[in-house]
Amino acid sequence: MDESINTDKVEITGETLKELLDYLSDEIIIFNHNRQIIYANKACEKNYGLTREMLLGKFNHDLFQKKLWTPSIYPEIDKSKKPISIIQTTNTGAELLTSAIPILNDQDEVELLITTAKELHDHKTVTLNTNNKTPTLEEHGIITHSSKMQDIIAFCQKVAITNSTILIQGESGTGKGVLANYIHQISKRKSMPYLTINCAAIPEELLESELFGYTKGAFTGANPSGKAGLLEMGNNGTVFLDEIGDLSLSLQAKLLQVMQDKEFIPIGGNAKKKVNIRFIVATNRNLEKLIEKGQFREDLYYRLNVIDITLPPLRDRKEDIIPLIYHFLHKFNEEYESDKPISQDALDILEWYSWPGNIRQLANLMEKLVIISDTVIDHHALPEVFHQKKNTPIPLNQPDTLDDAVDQAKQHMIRHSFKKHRSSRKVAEDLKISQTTATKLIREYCNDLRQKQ
Ligand SMILES: Nc1ncnc2c1ncn2[C@@H]1O[C@H](COP(=O)(O)OP(=O)(O)OP(=O)(O)O)[C@@H](O)[C@H]1O
Repeated sequence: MDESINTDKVEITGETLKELLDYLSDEIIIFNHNRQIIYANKACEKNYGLTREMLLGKFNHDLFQKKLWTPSIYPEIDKSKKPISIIQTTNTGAELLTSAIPILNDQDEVELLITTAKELHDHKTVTLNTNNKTPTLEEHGIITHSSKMQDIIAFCQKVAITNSTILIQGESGTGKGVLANYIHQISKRKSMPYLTINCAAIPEELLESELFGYTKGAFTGANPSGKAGLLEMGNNGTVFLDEIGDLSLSLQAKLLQVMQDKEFIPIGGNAKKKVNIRFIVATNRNLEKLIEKGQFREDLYYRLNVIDITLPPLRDRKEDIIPLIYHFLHKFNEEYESDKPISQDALDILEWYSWPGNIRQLANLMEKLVIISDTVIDHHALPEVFHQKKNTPIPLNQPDTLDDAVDQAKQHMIRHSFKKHRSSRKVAEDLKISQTTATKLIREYCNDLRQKQ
């Protein structure tokens, strides 16, 4: 037999295999018998937003405590010692279908645990397209993990079906526009027009003609054949009036009339037009204060305030910060065709920042970071203002429960003491607790600081 024909035997070295595994879109993590990560492929980076170097050597329980994933797969594995699959949610908000295969030693102990995880989101998109299911919140452009926002979403789902006027209040950039759009999209009017206008961005005369339209020859410079206004074009749909607090008193009077009578007269016209419109209005100004100052009509306020929603600022729903960071990281990485992860250092700073510009500020920052960072986005890339904040005491959330308040105070004290002493023994002495408790709390609250030691 000719030896030279026997060429289809391909040697796959360990290095080649590792490279191949990095091409997989599913994540692979291998834990040793100490439950320490000894291998992680590249796909892990997008699920946790950490480089694999940051994952290697870490213990399962530390990462679980840091909420990198939930629930943990080990309790089930310890019980059954058999391959299992569960659904896990990661710190980035990714939903994973994780399968774990235990490799047992002679004593029937788990020697290695090989886990593979597939992002469930892909499946969702597929089923959505084929089964025509209701779009998810994410598909409506709303990312949220906080219970405060989830309560608001549940409330919106209840009121969306009615025709009542909705007033959305909240600081600039908290998502009032996004929420108004969501309410329309889940309402019975969703196939009808959704029109928006920013009352602060347009001069008064122009705003009036934009809203009410005008008839033929109404004023010089106007379209000679007249123009339909938003109220006419939005008939049977929803009109979103943003920055309603900036509406002039005369337009406030006209708007009130449309809301009461459900009819209006275009500028220069004399015939009334009937309209059926659902109004959603928003403002970042305090309308009650404007009423006191005589700048906002009280009667209009009561008319608008049938259903009132207040969006909390981002600093009061901290659970949303990390998922939003990853959402925008993913979005801008795709947009700029890059694959830059973010370091834990940077995440820690961003999580404790007060975000005066709310989600808009966060989105803009993430876009900038994706553009300017060379590889990993780390704390050096953050603008000066983020570093200043880091040295000030942790801005605490307004806690909702006593447990939350205690938890926040504990976290604050432990971090403060650990930064100063850098040892669990000294923290224990400082705070008059046992060293075991100190170690446990340092692990829980100061992992980022420990890594920098
Ligand atoms: N929950 C959310 N998930 C993802 N993106 C969001 C969310 N809320 C807001 N955004 C994004 O943040 C930015 C600001 O949102 P939006 O314009 O709705 O805020 P706003 O409160 O209406 O601001 P303003 O008062 O300045 O008009 C937008 O780019 C929007 O897509």
